Amino acid sequence: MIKLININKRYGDGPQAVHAVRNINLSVSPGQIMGVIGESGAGKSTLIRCVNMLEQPTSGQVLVDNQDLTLLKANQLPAARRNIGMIFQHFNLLSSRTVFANVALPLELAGMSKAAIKNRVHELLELVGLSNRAHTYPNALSGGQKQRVAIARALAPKPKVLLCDEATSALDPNTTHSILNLLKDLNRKLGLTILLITHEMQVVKSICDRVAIISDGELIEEGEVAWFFANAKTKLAQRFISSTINLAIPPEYQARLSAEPSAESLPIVRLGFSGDTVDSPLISIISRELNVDVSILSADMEYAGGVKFGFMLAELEGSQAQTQAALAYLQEHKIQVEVLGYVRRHD
Ligand SMILES: Nc1ncnc2c1ncn2[C@@H]1O[C@H](COP(=O)(O)OP(=O)(O)OP(=O)(O)O)[C@@H](O)[C@H]1O
Repeated sequence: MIKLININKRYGDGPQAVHAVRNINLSVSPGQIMGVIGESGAGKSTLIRCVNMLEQPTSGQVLVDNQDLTLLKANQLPAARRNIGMIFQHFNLLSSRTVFANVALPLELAGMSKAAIKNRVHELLELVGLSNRAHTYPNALSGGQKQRVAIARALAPKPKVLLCDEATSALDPNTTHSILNLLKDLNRKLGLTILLITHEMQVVKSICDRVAIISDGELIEEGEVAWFFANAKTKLAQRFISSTINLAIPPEYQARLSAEPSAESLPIVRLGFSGDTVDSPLISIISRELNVDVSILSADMEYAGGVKFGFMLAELEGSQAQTQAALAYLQEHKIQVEVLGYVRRHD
């Protein structure tokens, strides 16, 4: 449904030029939800704005529903854009228009009759759960309600594609959850293809089928979300993944933690399990065969794509030689091992 071929975008010329998007190739199949994640300045907004030609790529092709938008003349673009809805972080509603009139705007611009607009707008407001707010002005709505209006407006011309530019970044976690549920619902009900950009892996984890990571304008990793969580290779991807995993050292341990070992101390370790981790009972094995007791302080493990991944914080008890042997054994079996510090042995 969306195919980006060798997209480059440069802002400016000469030594001051910014090469914001570099040779990106990306495909989104019909009915799929694709998330593009990256840090601030990575080029996410530039990339998504190339999809509806709000930014003209410096080179490359943008195919949406088999139409190459880069070949269109300026006067042909508005019609092509009707197939591509877009929502934004700050909603971009017109404050002087009611909810009804905001949603009606694209239909008025398309020359639809008043009676048809009325029917369509009511249908859309029902779809986003705002039937009772038709005559309200945007400044009397919550952030989540404003985004619902923006979604209804974006869907008014019945687009096949919805672009979401950090659509939940200005919302609190509960509202984010309800907007993401709505997007998933619309994806299922309408077969809507969604391309979203975000800096939050939690968003990707909640609703996306596929994810791509961009860094410094380049697409560095891409895959099905379930596969990706278990197999991502780049450090950046792994950092995004760990950001969705809630693992903190309990405060009473944190207070006793020292950086250097002593004869009387035990290591506190963070163990990372990924798709590469050998699937055998490694913790039991180090306990039984290497005589190291493992106290689990906290753990966040998940299954995706048939593979377990996640992290565990644990205290290892044994002699220094035994704990070293245990950590080496875990590393050999592809567990990422990080010693966070040492606490005094229990009395
Ligand atoms: N209109 C512009 N003119 C010049 N440079 C720009 C313009 N828009 C973006 N850039 C530059 O392009 C690079 C990518 O910016 P972009 O906004 O696409 O990144 P982003 O990943 O969306 O970041 P954020 O999450 O902070 O919005 C940045 O270095 C930015 O400064």
